[in-house]
Amino acid sequence: MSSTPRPLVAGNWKMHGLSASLGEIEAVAGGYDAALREKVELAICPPATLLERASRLLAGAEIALGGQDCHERPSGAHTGDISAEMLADAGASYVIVGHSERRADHGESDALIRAKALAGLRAGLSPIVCVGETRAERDAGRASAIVEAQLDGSLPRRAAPDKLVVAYEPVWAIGSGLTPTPLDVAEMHAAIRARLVIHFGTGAAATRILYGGSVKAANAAELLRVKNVDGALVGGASLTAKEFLEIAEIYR
Ligand SMILES: O=C(CO)COP(=O)(O)O
Repeated sequence: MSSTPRPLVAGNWKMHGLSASLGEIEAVAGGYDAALREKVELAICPPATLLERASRLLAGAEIALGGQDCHERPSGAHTGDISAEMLADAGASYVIVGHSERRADHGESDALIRAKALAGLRAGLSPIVCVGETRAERDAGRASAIVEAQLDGSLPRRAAPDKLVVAYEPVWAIGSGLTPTPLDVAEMHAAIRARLVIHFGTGAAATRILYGGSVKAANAAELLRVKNVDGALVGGASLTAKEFLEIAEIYR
């Protein structure tokens, strides 16, 4: 029997954050007391330039760090890229792969995302594999088919399900202030769980499925209390400690 893991609230800072932002990370640590730690895991994915300093700041705070992308190879002639091993070396334990901004801006394919997820696992990181449909795909009634195809193409075929995290992020909800209804979220997360069961069997209960897209303190309870929602991947609202902690507080 697999035990249900703590929910995970992860902050994706995207291309935001300079040295001064490390104060926000310290403030998150300050509000993350033992009682809250028992109920919810927190992770922050700052720009790679801040990882090492964040990791020193957080020593002992039990807040995880993550990278926002990685190259699929451990090292080599790949100017400008960062390997999963380098992220781990800088203090990360998670890596986001397949974010829709990378799928769109960098033309990342499902196959490449699978290779990156495998790279994360190779380096001892937990990959957070992102999937989600566009507005047009949802309007055409294809949301679950699109997400299932993304899962089939980008999930590693063999992985310990508890090392994997999936983030359902409808593209049209990202940074827009728009969110799906709790019913839509329930439907998509159930479809994702069913797909995970096909891939990993009953162990798939140990894979956390995060919801992402315009999560903020004001809507967190409504979106995150839905069945099969095991936490959140938070963009804009993760940039300030107060708002990020308020989201986590729903689990207290
Ligand atoms: O893309 C996201 C997290 O990865 C969501 O971003 P927002 O929370 O800013 O909508």
